[in-house]
Amino acid sequence: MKHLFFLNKYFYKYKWRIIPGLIFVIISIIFQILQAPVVGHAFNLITENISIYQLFDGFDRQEVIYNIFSTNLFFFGALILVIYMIRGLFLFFMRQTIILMSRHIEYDLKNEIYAHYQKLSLGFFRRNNTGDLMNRATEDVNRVRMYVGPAIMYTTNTTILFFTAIFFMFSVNVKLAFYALLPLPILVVIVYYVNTLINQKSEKIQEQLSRLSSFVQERFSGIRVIKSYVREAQTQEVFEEESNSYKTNSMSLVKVQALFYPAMLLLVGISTILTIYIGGEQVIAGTITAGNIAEFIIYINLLTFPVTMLGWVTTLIQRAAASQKRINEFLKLQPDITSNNVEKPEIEGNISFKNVSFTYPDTGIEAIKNVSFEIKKGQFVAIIGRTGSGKSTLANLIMRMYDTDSGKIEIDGKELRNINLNNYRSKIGFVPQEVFLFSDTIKNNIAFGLSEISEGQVETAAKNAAVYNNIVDFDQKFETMLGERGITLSGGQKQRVSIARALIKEPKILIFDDCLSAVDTKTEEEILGNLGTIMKGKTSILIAHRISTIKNADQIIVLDNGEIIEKGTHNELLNKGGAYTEMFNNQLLEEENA
Ligand SMILES: Nc1ncnc2c1ncn2[C@@H]1O[C@H](COP(=O)(O)OP(=O)(O)OP(=O)(O)O)[C@@H](O)[C@H]1O
Repeated sequence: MKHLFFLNKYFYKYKWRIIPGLIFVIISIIFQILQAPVVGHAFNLITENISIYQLFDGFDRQEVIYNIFSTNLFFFGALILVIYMIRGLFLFFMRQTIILMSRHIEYDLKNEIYAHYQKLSLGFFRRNNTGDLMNRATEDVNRVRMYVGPAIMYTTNTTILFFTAIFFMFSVNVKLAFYALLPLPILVVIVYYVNTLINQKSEKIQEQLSRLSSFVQERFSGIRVIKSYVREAQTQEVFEEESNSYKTNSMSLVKVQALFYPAMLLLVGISTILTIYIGGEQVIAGTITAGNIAEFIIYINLLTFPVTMLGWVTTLIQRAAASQKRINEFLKLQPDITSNNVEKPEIEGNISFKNVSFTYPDTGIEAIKNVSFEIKKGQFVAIIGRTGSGKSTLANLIMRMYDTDSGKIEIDGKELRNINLNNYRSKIGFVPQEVFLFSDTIKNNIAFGLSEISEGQVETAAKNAAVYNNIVDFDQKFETMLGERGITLSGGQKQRVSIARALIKEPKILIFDDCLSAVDTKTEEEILGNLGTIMKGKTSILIAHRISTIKNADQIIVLDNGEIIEKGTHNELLNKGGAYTEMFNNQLLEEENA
C-alpha cells in the first residue's frame, strides 16, 4: 500500500475534483437509501387503505376513498421517480469528477514515466527489455488508474452505503436487522475466497496471453526463416499447444465465476426469507409494520452490491499497489549520466583521450584499457581493429553514452563530464552500426535531428549520402513511408539514409560506426568524396573494417582487445609492418581470391 502514497501528489493536484466527487458520492447514497423508507411507507399506505376501502364496500364513500388512495399512490410513485432521478444526476456528477480525475492522473503519470525514461542513460535500456518498459508505462499505469478512479469511487460508495444501510436497519428493528444480516458474513468469506481464486486464475490467463502474443509476434517477424526451413507445421503445433493452455485456464475461470453468482444469490435469498419470517413474527407482535419488511428487503439488496464490490475493489487496490511499486522502481532511478552546465559554447572538434579505461557494468567486460590519443579539429581519424576490440565502445564514450571508469576525455580542452551534454550531442552527427529508422517517411527520417525541415536540406543530405537516386525512384519519393506500414529498404539504402540523417545536422564532429559495410566500394568512394568536402575543417571519425575505406585518414588507430596497439597514417603503419600490415595483406589476399 505504501507504494500508492506516491500518487498523493496527484490527489492534491486534483483536489477540486476529488472533494466534490466524494460529496457527490455521499449525496447519491443518501438518495439511494431513501428509496427504502419511501417504499416502506407506500407499502403501509397500500395495506391500510385496502382495508379501509374494503370496509366501505357498497357505500358511496368507497369512491372518495379510492380517489384519495390513488392520489397518494401516485404521489409516492412520483416521489420514488424523483429520488431515482436525483440519484442518477449525482451518479453522473460523481463519475464526471472522480473518473475524469483518474484519466487526468493516468495522463500525467504516463508523461512523467516517459519523461523519466528519456533522462535515463543507455545502460538502463540495455538492462531492461523493451516489453518491460512498455508494460510499466501502459499496463501498470492502467492498473493504477483503476485505483485512483473506480477503486476510490467504489470504496467510498461501498463504505458509506454499508454503514448507512446497517444504521437504518438497526434503527427500525434490532432483532430483524440481526437476522437479516446473519448470512452477510458468510457472503463476505465466500467473496474473499472466490475473489482470490479469480485473481490467481486471471493472472495466469494474463501471463498466458502475453506469452501467446509474444510467440505470434516473434514468429511472424521471423516468417522468412520459418518458410525457408519449412517449419510451418511445427510452429502451428506450438501455437495450438499455447492456445490450448490459454483456453483451459479461461474455462476454469468461467467455472468459478459461474458458481459464484448463484451462490451469492442463494445467500441473498436466505437473507430475504429470514427477513420475511422474522419480520412476519414482528408484524404479528405489532412491533413493526408490513412496510418495514419491504424496506428491509430493499436494504438487503442494496447491501449485496457493496459486499460483492469488496472483493473486486480489494483486488484493484492490490494490483495497483504492485504496479505502482514497479513504476516507482524505475522512477526512483537516477540517470548515470548527468550534465548541469548550462553554457552552450561552440564545439570546435578537438578530442583528447587521456589514459581512459572503461568496463561495462553489466557484464564486467573491460572494453577499453588505458587508451590515450589526440584528435585535432578538422582531422579525419579512422579506428580499425578486430571484432570486439572496443571500437563501438570508443564511439559511445565520445558521445558520452557512458562515463569512463578512469582517465579523462576532453573536448576542446574541457573535460567532457563538465560540458553541456545536449549542446555537445547536438553538434555530433552519429551513424550507429545497427541502423535504426522510424516507421515514418524518408524525409522525416533524414530530418530527424532538425526542428525545422527545408526540402532543399533533405535533398542535399540525401545526395551527399549517395541515396538521392534511390529515393527519387520510389513513387512517393521523399514521402515514401518506411517500416511496417511502408516499404523495406535494402541494407545499403538504410545505411545511407542513416548517413544522410547525420549529415543534415552539419555536425562539428562526425562519427561513422562501421556504417559503410553494406555499401559497395564505388558508392563508398562517392560518400567519402562528399565527406571530404562537407567535413572540411570539421572532425570525422570513421570506424571501419575495410582498409580501402580508411587509407586516406590523417590518423589511423588500431585497437586490439581494448588497447591501442598501433597509431599513425596508412603509410606509417605499413612501414611498421605490424598488425595493420597483417590486416592489409590479408585483405589484399581476400580481394585477389575473390
Ligand atoms: N552494452 C554492452 N554491455 C556489455 N558489454 C558490451 C556491451 N557492448 C559491447 N560489449 C562488450 O565490449 C567489448 C567491445 O565491444 P565493441 O562493440 O566496442 O566492439 P567492436 O570493436 O565495435 O566490435 P565489432 O567490430 O564487432 O562491432 C566486447 O567484448 C563486447 O562483448
